[in-house]
Amino acid sequence: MNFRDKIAIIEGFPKEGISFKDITPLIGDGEAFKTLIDEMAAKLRGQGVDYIAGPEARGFIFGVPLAYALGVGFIPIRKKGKLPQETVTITYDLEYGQDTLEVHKNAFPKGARVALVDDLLATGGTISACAKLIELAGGEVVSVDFIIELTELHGRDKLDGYKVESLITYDL
Ligand SMILES: O=P(O)(O)OC[C@H]1O[C@H](OP(=O)(O)OP(=O)(O)O)[C@H](O)[C@@H]1O
Ligand SMILES: Nc1ncnc2[nH]cnc12
Repeated sequence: MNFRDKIAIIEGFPKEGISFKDITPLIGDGEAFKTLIDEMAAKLRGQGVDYIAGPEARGFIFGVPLAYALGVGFIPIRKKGKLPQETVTITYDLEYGQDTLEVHKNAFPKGARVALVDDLLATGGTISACAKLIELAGGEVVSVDFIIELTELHGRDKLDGYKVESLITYDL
């Protein structure tokens, strides 16, 4: 299936100069969404994945059905102040300013094999912070999967040493 046709490109959103890759047509198409999740699950099956983890909000959209398809747990990585139990926290740089992500300290047993999932790799700031969080909490990041990668932003450079895959690439 050609998933690229299901991504809408909105120029100038949320601000001038950004070419926004909108996944809502993809997830709004039941057949395409199911095929995508089934294909991602097939790639991860047999890799000894214990958990899927992903950052809010769009990482949840793909991470939860993927975890369900694999029959493993889902670990939410959330913005500061949203998780009710003791957390591990990381603050990372954005294009302008900083952001903080958290995961529950007790989300998984030490040594768990965790696959990270998000919709899109841009600068790599979000997902490299997620990888560090999982490791700070005692997990092993076994793969990092995206639907979309914006190659000219070189987010992969921040993921050196990890197994990184994306289904659809754009320059920017
Ligand atoms: O590689 P990066 O430069 O870090 O950018 C990628 C991140 O940006 C988007 O999330 P956003 O922060 O817009 O939050 P949302 O999912 O809640 O819309 C996207 O879903 C990724 O998580
Ligand atoms: N160009 C883009 N489109 C959609 N989500 C994004 N997150 C960061 N950059 C993005």
